[in-house]
Amino acid sequence: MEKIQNLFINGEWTKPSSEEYLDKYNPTTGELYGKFASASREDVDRSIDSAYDAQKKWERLTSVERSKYLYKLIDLISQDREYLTNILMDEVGKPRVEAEEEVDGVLDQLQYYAEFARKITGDVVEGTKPERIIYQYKVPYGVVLAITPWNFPAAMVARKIGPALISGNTVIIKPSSDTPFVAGWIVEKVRQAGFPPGTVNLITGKGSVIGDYMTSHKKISVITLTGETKTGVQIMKSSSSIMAKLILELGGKAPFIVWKDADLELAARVLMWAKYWNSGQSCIAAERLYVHEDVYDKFINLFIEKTKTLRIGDPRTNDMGPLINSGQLSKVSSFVESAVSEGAKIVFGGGKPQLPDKFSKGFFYMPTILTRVKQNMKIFREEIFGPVIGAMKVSDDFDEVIDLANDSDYGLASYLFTKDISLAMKASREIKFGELYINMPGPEASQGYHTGFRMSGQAGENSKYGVEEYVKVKNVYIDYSKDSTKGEVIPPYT
Ligand SMILES: NC(=O)C1=CN([C@@H]2O[C@H](COP(=O)(O)OP(=O)(O)OC[C@H]3O[C@@H](n4cnc5c(N)ncnc54)[C@H](OP(=O)(O)O)[C@@H]3O)[C@@H](O)[C@H]2O)C=CC1
Ligand SMILES: O=C(O)[C@H](O)CO
Repeated sequence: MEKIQNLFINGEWTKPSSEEYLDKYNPTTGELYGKFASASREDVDRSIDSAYDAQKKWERLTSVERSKYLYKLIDLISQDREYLTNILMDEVGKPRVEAEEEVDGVLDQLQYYAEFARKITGDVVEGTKPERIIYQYKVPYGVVLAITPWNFPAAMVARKIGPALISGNTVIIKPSSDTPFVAGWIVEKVRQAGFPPGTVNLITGKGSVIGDYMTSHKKISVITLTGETKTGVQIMKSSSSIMAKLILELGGKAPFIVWKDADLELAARVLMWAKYWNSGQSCIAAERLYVHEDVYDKFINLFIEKTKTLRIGDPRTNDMGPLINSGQLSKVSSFVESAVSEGAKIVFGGGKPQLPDKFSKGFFYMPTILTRVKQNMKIFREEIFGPVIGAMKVSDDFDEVIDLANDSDYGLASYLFTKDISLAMKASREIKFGELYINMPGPEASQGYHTGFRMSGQAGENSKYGVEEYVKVKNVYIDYSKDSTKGEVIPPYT
């Protein structure tokens, strides 16, 4: 039975004014999965007006009252988590284990933010005279536009609505057109949780069509995006007319460094996660492999042997599913072709896997490992976002390795495997990435600040810093003396 999903505006599911719908295909089978509303500018206006009107009342609730809605939402998602797990497997092609992990992540993040009730505090500082004082409050911005990606479509919704709502903002969610149904399911749980109408709205439709209109709308105060760097750049341009606060979590190009003293078994196991988690479609995926010359051959062979054990196919019963769409499949494939044309060598994978006929239209790509990769090759410069990694042998010069790691337009996550504490501390200081994982896998924790250097974005998400991104510090100066200007000459007001 084909799914049909409408817009969610002012507390109700509603048809798009254009009555137009877009198609969503199942990445595992390539078959039509459902149709979802293509919002018009009129629909966008209605959703933003609704959020704007609702925000005034939402802000006036106490944070404890707001948190109760989040706790109710957590309960409703928990009770029906198997359904969300299934949509994640269907819409994204995520293997079951990863889909369940993402549901855990949704619940953990919503819980983490609900617990901020009564904990977003300000300061009181002394005034310019004994009987003057300055109160510094943290107040919500207003209406938040949350633009979410397809790779973690449920977790990214939670990561944005959680801090926005607990701090008194209202939200319009614009999910990826590759995963509209995951977002829609969460919004239905928001409705069932009884959030006041307009607190959370859902607008679906192509970002390339309605994106600029939404991100330049006068009533939007904050725009939070997880997506491609070029989308972030476009949003910076379109939102400049409204000077919206931007929270941009963009592309990554994580270096994965294996030093000569590394625990190679551990490093190889972590690389299996860092490269093939979500078929490599993660902003913190390992994208550049740097291995010390002394252990290079041994580690590459160890990683190839582990990669051979990956079961690829139906996400319900395998370790790795398909890529999200045909565009991503050709993009990933082109990275391998360009690397080979520049002199790299495929030592494993490098094409579509042999699968039963029913998956022949699925967007599958083999886990692929290349050697003889050079720093200036496209495969080391641009975000692949697939189960492909190039490897480069590095010398015993750790400074050079740090320079190679930092030589990237991106600066989100990075990985280092060494037993040498002085090298680890040196990397902690000199690696210019928002995250450095030492002798361990990711992903980022709800209490960790997920942020990046350079073209990986600005501001950040999660942790107490992530909550602070949704509030503005307001300063109130009070003079409580009987005559605040007694005996005081204040030019030119004498
Ligand atoms: N760092 C990360 O976590 C992520 C990085 N990426 C990178 O982006 C590449 C493409 O993935 P994709 O999902 O298409 O990323 P996009 O950046 O295109 O999409 C992310 C979100 O932005 C929306 N969007 C697109 N264009 C605009 C616009 N002009 N104004 C407002 N919103 C817009 C999309 O809507 P719509 O789907 O309707 O276009 C989607 O909701 C990947 O190959 C990967 O390299 C992708 C996802 C996450
Ligand atoms: O956006 C992503 O890919 C997530 O932050 C990875 O955990």
